[in-house]
Amino acid sequence: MTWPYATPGIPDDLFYREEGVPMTKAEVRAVVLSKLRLRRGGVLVDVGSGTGTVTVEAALLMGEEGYVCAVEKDPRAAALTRKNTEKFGVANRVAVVEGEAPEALEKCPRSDRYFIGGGGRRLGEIIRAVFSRLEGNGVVVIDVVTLESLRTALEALEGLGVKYEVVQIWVARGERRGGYTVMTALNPVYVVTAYA
Ligand SMILES: C[S@@+](CC[C@H](N)C(=O)[O-])C[C@H]1O[C@@H](n2cnc3c(N)ncnc32)[C@H](O)[C@@H]1O
Repeated sequence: MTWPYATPGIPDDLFYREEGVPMTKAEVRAVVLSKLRLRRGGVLVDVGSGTGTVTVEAALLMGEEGYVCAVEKDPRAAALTRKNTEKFGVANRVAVVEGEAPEALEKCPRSDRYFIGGGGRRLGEIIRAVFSRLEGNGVVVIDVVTLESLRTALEALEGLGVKYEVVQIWVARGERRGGYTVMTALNPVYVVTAYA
C-alpha cells in the first residue's frame, strides 16, 4: 500500500506481525523518530529491526532518496522486516542485512543516524561499534526496556565520553470494556539519545 500522509503514524495492527518477534509500539516510534531528526534523503542504520516498523516509518520520512540499512540477527524477524517494507512500498530503499551486530554493521554504509532497538547481551559492544562508525553531527537513539540494558547503555556512553539524554515513556492505551474505557499500560521504555 502507499502511505498517503506526510507523517508516518501507521497503526500497529497494519504491520504484519508474528508471535515472538518484538515490535516498537506506535507511540514509542513517534518519540524515537522525532529524536533521530531524520533528513530527507538521509541514511539510517536500524540495529535489531525486529518487525521492521521503525525501518518502514523512517524510510517514509526520509523520502524516495532516503535509505535504511536494517540489521537483524533473527531470520524470522528479518523476513518480517522485508515483508513490511514491501507492504508499505519502501522495499526499494531498504537493505535488510541478516546477521548479528556489531559484526554485521560492516555490511551497512557508514551513517550519521543509528537506531539501536535491540542488542541483547551485546548492547555495550554495539554502542561502541556504532560510535566508531558514526559520521559528523551524528545522532544515535537507543531504545531499552530493562534496567540492566539501560545501565549497560549509559556505562557505554559514559565510557565514550559523549553527550546524551534519557527519557522514560509510559504509555497507556484506552480499551473499551463493557461500556467503559479502561487504560491499559504498555511496558515503560527508556529512549536514550546520544550525540557525536
Ligand atoms: C525490540 S526488537 C526491535 C523492534 C523493532 N525496532 C521494530 O520496530 O519492530 C529487538 C530486535 O533486535 C534483534 N537483535 C538483538 N540482538 C541483536 C544483535 N546483536 N544483532 C542484530 N539484531 C539483534 C532481536 O532479534 C529483535 O528482533
